[in-house]
Amino acid sequence: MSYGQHDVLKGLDLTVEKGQLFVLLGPNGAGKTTTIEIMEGYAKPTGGSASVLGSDPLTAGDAWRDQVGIVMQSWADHASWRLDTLLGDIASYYSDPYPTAELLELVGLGEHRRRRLNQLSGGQRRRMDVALGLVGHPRVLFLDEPTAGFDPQARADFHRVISGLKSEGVTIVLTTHDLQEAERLADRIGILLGGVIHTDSTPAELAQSIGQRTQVSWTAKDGARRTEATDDPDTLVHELMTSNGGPLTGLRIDRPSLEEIYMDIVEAAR
Ligand SMILES: Nc1ncnc2c1ncn2[C@@H]1O[C@H](COP(=O)(O)OP(=O)(O)OP(=O)(O)O)[C@@H](O)[C@H]1O
Repeated sequence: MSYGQHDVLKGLDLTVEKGQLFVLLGPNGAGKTTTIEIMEGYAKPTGGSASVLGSDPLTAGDAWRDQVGIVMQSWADHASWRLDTLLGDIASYYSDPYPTAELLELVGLGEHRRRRLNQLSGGQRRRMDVALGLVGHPRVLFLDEPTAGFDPQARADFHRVISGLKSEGVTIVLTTHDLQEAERLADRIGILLGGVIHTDSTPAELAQSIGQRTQVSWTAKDGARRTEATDDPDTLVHELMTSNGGPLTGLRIDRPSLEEIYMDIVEAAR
């Protein structure tokens, strides 16, 4: 995918399985939005192809749009519309929409339903963006930085909504700069660097791939602190407890954080 002379994506290869939550990470300008826009049918790739729910997003029709939810970086239209009116209007384009009142409650905007879009704070507006993406009960959901500007409560509410959608089998592609959020939600994480998916793996595989091991520490019977590094903390803790004949005192398990792993990968690719 190029814009003029600028090659943004260079043979990016990405598959997201049904029911998966795929988190796309990468520095500013890496091409995350561009990738999502190609999958949504909003950008025409200069090479290669995309298939979503078995159709080319560029030519897919209304039946396809009915199944796809999109949360873009910002919804600028209809600024003077009231929330319930706007949501109800958009809902009417879908065959099986969420009831407006229920959806506004779900995203924490129930009490503001009669406000106008341009009377909302930045974070409330983002909640409305999420509602607009969900309104059609999508089977596939694209979320481009959905939690930018969310306060911790809104973020936790959003994570609950996403977990609910996951349990309904919705396939989700999400971009974020919040690595804790990625760690919490992702089935798979792709890191976009230099125009390709540099890494595509589960959070646990990601840690192993760069040799970051989990540190298990405990207080031994002689009172000294002991630490062991392992790729398999579950088995190690089981073995230690068996040889100890019971629970370990002061047990601590430190898994490498996604933040450390991500920074390592991005630094190494520079
Ligand atoms: N319409 C456009 N015309 C020209 N260049 C563009 C256009 N849209 C995006 N780009 C360029 O493509 C590159 C990738 O942009 P994109 O928005 O996909 O990145 P991103 O990974 O989503 O970044 P961020 O994390 O900052 O949102 C950037 O260098 C950007 O300047």
